[in-house]
Amino acid sequence: MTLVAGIDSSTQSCKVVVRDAETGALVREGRAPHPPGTEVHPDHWWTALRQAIDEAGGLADVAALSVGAQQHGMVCLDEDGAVIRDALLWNDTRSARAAEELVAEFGGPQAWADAAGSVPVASFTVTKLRWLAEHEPENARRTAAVCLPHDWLTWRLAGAKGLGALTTDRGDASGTGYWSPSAGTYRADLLKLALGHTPLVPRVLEPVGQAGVVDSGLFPDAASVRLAPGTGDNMAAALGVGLRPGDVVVSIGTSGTVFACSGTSSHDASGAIAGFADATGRFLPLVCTLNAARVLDAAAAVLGVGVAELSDLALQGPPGADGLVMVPYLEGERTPNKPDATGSVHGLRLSNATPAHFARAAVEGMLCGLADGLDALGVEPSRLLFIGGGARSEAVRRIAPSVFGRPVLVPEPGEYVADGAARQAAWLLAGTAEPPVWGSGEPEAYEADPVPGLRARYTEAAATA
Ligand SMILES: Nc1ncnc2c1ncn2[C@@H]1O[C@H](COP(=O)(O)OP(=O)(O)O)[C@@H](O)[C@H]1O
Ligand SMILES: O=C(CO)[C@@H](O)[C@H](O)COP(=O)(O)O
Repeated sequence: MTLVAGIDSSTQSCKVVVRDAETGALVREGRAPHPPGTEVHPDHWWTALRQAIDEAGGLADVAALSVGAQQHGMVCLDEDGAVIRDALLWNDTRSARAAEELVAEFGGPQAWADAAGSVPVASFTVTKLRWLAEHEPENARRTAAVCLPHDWLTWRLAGAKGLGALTTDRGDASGTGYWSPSAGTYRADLLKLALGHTPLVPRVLEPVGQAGVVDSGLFPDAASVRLAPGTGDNMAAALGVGLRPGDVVVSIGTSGTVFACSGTSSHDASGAIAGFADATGRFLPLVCTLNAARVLDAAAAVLGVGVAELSDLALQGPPGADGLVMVPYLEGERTPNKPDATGSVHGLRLSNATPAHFARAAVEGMLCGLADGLDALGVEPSRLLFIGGGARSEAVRRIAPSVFGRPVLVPEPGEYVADGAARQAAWLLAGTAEPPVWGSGEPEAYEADPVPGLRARYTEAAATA
């Protein structure tokens, strides 16, 4: 049996799966936590990656490996390849003002959507570079290369052999704000506009390109493990879930994302849709919220319960929570672009001031933000698939169809980002035109009646944030 490994270095943790390259059968897995916070030294990702690989039984019998990771994070390297400062993550909103400046300086939202596929908000790497230039000019000056979490981890796995060895892929490059998904080229002018000079950026590999081999000095028992290009976590999830034309995926992880595959690039000047590329040579229009699974974590903490009890409580609460509405902008928000917003609770009365109503309002509020994302995406889904840690919640599964007003499908709980990375590694071995087809179980279907007035009440409450 030929084995491949897939890695998901996401916001909260690192997960590793080892799968049979031919059938996709899961052989073993491991995970390790990441530190909290919106700026993290990349060494923590490396430590967690090594721990998760060890927990997954090592790489000795693995033929190829691929890294999927959280998108957008700014990793600045000096000319010797040393990390200059903690990476600013996708959910760090300090560059919100820098984003506004850049949008204005380059001619407005349509100009950005045309040039880079997306209108940059604080999440995008390009805005973090502008923040660096303004607030830490010495660090900006020393920045000889800039790369993303998956680029850096792949480079480290290959032995960090000089800045010229840095690689990336179309999917992750499309989240920088200085790479054009439609042209397939970097925009050095945008990079310079943000940072003041043009640092080295990773070479963009073809979807079945090879990033190198795992360094045998780091993993002495793992001789010549081939490294696939890797990609951003959402692009990896698309591969992992086997995204088909017409499908829409809702991923409830630290971020909430709503995405579909497309044969054409998107250029949304409203800024709601990020016009990403995918990991197969196509495109991945995506709407992202900053507040997803951790809204459930926070609501559970307020109520002094765990996420399982929160789910039970939410299912005891009446649909619509008798008018109690939670706007869950706990980390500010990205879509809509309200980086300074805070969360709020509306419609509180004596009659709905119960833990069950509060739990229900938290689940419904989080889902309303994602349902707005589906509306913004403008796709009528043939299948609406829910994945990510938050989709493990029974309340989320059962309440989602009543918020989205359509049936919801939930594939068997799993690590779809790591699975997608593993599938990319198997693709590298196969060298075929399309990724290998792996079997998958039937998703579970959930249906529920829409709740009258729920979305409208949420829209009204969210408008005040
Ligand atoms: N059964 C569950 N119910 C609700 N939330 C859950 C459940 N299982 C995991 N989660 C939440 O999912 C989140 C992690 O999801 P994950 O998709 O791994 O995130 P990320 O990839 O962003 O690190 C955590 O906030 C965790 O609390
Ligand atoms: O910023 C985005 C997408 O544009 C996020 O989806 C990040 O890629 C983080 O993902 P998770 O850690 O939530 O999976």
